[in-house]
Amino acid sequence: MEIDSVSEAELKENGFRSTRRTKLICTIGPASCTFEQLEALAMGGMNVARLNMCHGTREWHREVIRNVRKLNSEKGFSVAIMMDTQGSEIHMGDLGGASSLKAEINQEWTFTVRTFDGGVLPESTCVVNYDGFAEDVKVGDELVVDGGMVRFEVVEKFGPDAKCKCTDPGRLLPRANLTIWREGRLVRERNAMLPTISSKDWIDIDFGLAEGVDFIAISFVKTADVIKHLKSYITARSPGGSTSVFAKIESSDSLKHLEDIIQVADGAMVARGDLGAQIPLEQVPSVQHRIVHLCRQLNKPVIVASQLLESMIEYPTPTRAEVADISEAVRQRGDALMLSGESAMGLYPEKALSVLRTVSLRMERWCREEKIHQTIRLPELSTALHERISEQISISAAQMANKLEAEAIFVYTRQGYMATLLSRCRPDCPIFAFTETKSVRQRLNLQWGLIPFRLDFSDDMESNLRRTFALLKARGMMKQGDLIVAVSDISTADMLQSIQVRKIP
Ligand SMILES: Nc1ncnc2c1ncn2[C@@H]1O[C@H](COP(=O)(O)OP(=O)(O)OP(=O)(O)O)[C@@H](O)[C@H]1O
Ligand SMILES: CC(=O)C(=O)O
Ligand SMILES: [K+]
Ligand SMILES: [Mg+2]
Repeated sequence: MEIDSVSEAELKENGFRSTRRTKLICTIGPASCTFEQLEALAMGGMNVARLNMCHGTREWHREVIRNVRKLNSEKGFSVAIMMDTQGSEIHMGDLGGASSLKAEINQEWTFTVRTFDGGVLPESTCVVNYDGFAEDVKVGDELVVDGGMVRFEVVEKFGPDAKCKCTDPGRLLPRANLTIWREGRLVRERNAMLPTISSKDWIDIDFGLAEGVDFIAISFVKTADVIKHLKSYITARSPGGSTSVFAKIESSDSLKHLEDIIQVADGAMVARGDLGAQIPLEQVPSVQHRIVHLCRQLNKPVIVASQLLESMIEYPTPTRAEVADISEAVRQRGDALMLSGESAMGLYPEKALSVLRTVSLRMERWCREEKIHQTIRLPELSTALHERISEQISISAAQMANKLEAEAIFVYTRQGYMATLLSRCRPDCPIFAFTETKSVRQRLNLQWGLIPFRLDFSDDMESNLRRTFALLKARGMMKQGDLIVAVSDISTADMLQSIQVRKIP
């Protein structure tokens, strides 16, 4: 039986009830890419490592993937890997090698589609990746960098250049996203025509599939079609492969097709960074709530991402407001929280992760103690009898476990579906998900409340249970008399689908 050492230690130390249910994702960058740094993050509770293909070379990313795999095989972790595509929305170039540049108030800057020999840029110049930029932009337009971190006003057009004046000063980061606003409205005519998956993205996707990444997150999804297309591409490319596709909700277009997109995707991400650049900032919290809620109803895992601990890029403690923001995402019962710059290039990746962990734990406990979880209506997902039975069994198992105050729910699952159904019910106790393959185990590691184990099944359910009890007892993770609720979606000769309530012998 395989379980990671951190989950095992947490279970032993704090007891089942207080294990963390909210999963944690870290974006890997220069501040977190060595084997030792990755190990420290895994020890700190990282469930998924995210690779942003906007940055770094494929060789760099390959090295990180190898390190994570090595960590998993040598130290028993099940850290999953998520690859995040660049997408083709307008963004700036890489600042001629500088890690950031300061734009001062009223300073004049040039935004241009020129390329520069050797990548050396003249002073106060930004390259824009989009050839139509010089045609599209108009005098008087506002250029918004990174959702408002810096703003410029276009004062003059001059060939391929737009001369701009900085109206909101701040720090420019390499490859930052850029939006054009005219008379208070986002200019989207041409953006809407840009492909969601660019040629570079396709090559990156091939790379990700070859490396066997667990998740591919698609940036700036606009409609459900692109997700469907990618899913059939993946099936054709790697038959039997198990790469899941996550739709990043960050384009204003995606909000018009939210339900269709989430329905066809394997999960979603509330990518608040770019989303906040495309819709007014004050709308982001309600959109977040809506996406988290919808994902739960449709049984899709959901990630809340961006600026959770932005101040910790530079400082060792979070702001009160950041702690409140994390707590709210935990209270909404999203599956996972994600660090971006905090872990990729900040000064305190481990500290930031530790804040996510402790704040999540505290809020989860409070929700349980105060019994504040709203009962949300969970609509039926399927019309097929076998799946309807699985849904009803999961709902009943979760209810029974809550009423009986069981220590844990055990689920024996081949593809993980039954485990996701249980996670969707957000029961009070943790869910031990036993599965046969490494890839399913890694995939389940992103979902709320699931503690995935790898176990070789036998055909006889009773012997699976007895073996699990013995193994968990031997490792000091369970003791005689502990009450558990067990369900299974592995069809065996002796049992179709059932719920059992057992005391550990
Ligand atoms: N692989 C990498 N190499 C170098 N720097 C990186 C890498 N990944 C991230 N960074 C740095 O961390 C910052 C935040 O990274 P992140 O990937 O979260 O950006 P983001 O803007 O939130 O995501 P997206 O580009 O998908 O909208 C980046 O601006 C970049 O400076
Ligand atoms: C994560 C991401 O892509 C964003 O917040 O924009
Ligand atoms: K990206
Ligand atoms: Mg983004």
